[in-house]
Amino acid sequence: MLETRQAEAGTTMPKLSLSSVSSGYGPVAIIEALSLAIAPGQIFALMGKNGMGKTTVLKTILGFVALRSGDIRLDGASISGVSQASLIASGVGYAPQEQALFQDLSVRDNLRLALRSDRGFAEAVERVYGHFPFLRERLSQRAGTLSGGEQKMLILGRALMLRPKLLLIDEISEGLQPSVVERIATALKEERRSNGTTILIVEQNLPFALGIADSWAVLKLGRIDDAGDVSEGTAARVMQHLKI
Ligand SMILES: Nc1ncnc2c1ncn2[C@@H]1O[C@H](COP(=O)(O)OP(=O)(O)OP(=O)(O)O)[C@@H](O)[C@H]1O
Repeated sequence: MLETRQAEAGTTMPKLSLSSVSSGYGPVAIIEALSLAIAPGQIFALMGKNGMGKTTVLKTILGFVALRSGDIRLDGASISGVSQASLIASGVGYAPQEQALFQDLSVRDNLRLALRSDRGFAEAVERVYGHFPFLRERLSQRAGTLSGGEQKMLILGRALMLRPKLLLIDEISEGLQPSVVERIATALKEERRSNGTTILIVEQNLPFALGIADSWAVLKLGRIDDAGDVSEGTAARVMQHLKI
């Protein structure tokens, strides 16, 4: 029915849509009646000051934070209450901001954890080397001994192991030097080009976010404060929202 209506209207079904989503922690409401839609193959930047609820949006999509009301849909089907294992099987990848790696495990073991078994490891990791060739030489190194930038590339590499169709990325550029940010931007654009990946990035780095995104929104106290398609005036407009 939904597909029929959309076909009639000549629109594409969003890859991911949030409708009036509310969530929070214990008695505290963080996200309030948030709605957004991301088209297939689109890169969407969710921005906002610290503590505005950006990470909570990602965690709510993934079911780590319970949905209180509203609906979240992947390819038009509700994913409210769906397990993380099912989401991964449906092609959802996640690059978290914090505690993403097992510091005492090797690079190889951290990458291997993206898969259920060793089967497919060689093929999956080859794709990751395509983006981040240095990992090939570092497989036996402990993840905790990689530099900050290398760890971020490992986090993203792991999220790409299963060739996700929807990738959620939380502040990947935080604290990184421009050359590493550039490598990550190139990897994301290439992944979208070759795999049609839809990407939702949570970011505070405007040049990086707006350099790769098609659309954007600014989150303020759990609500969308402003949004649009990326154009020439976007950076100045978003900057106004991020001023302290
Ligand atoms: N586990 C938790 N329990 C209680 N409150 C939390 C929890 N995690 C986050 N919060 C609160 O929820 C609010 C939104 O946090 P969130 O991490 O989503 O914001 P953010 O926009 O991603 O911020 P940042 O840019 O600093 O990462 C903050 O006030 C934070 O203190």
